[in-house]
Amino acid sequence: MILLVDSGNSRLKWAPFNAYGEIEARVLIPDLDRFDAQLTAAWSVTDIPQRVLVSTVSSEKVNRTIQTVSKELWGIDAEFVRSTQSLFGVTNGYDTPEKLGVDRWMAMLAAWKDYERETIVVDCGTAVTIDCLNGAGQHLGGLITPGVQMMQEVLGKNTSGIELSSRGQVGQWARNTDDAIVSGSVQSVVALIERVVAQYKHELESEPVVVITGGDASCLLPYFRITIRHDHELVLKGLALLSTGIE
Ligand SMILES: Nc1ncnc2c1ncn2[C@@H]1O[C@H](COP(=O)(O)OP(=O)(O)OP(=O)(O)O)[C@@H](O)[C@H]1O
Ligand SMILES: CC(C)(CO)[C@@H](O)C(=O)NCCC(=O)O
Ligand SMILES: [K+]
Repeated sequence: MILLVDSGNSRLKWAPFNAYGEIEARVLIPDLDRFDAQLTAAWSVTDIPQRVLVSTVSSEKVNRTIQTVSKELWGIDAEFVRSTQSLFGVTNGYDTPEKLGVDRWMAMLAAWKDYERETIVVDCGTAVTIDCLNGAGQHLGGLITPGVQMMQEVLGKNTSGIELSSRGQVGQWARNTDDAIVSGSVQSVVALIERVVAQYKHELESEPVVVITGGDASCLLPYFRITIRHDHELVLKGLALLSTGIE
């Protein structure tokens, strides 16, 4: 078994991967004061892996703990994957390919494997990223913007008149603060995605597959006017692909 690990900015997900069967992810929210104990407890109950394959956009501290726990529990050096120039038919569009977030790279590799055609890959996590692939697997580039929760937090932090709550509902014409904040942040992300899709169609004169992943995907889905596919585990799927080593 290979342990696949997706370490994001707010959550850590992992899944045992055998060549057969679905990817079933487990999640924890790192508590930095006791992350070592937390991860040790969580990983103690998984089967012993042969390899630990990690996609991380987390802090050095988190990465070091992942390495330490893997070593202590199983005597295994965790392998931290990196963004590269090209892999599995996808060409990285960044000027400096290794600077592209490896979570974005994993998600694109997984999406290309699934569709092998014009695709827009959206990851709605702590940050939102939108990456475009043309029909030849060339990454055209992408966008980064704050995630829904981060937008709300920034509003709370930088204004005197806004108290955050978790009660807001999305609506077109919000008539109270809670609803206005949630409506603004959710619709900002949805509208941006729809704009990128519209621009893509216009410039490439083709209809891309649009696939969305990440912690906020489910709560955004109801608000799209375009067809959009939901894939819960695109980053882990990219790692699974990489673990096969077959290009
Ligand atoms: N149970 C949950 N715990 C925390 N956040 C959740 C949960 N369910 C949904 N979310 C939402 O998920 C978002 C975080 O997404 P995700 O877990 O994909 O982020 P992440 O792991 O930090 O990824 P990345 O750093 O790659 O963006 C938050 O904006 C939050 O609103
Ligand atoms: C943009 C995030 C935070 C999304 O998780 C991550 O992919 C990252 O840290 N990327 C590095 C910067 C870049 O992709 O240009
Ligand atoms: K940062």
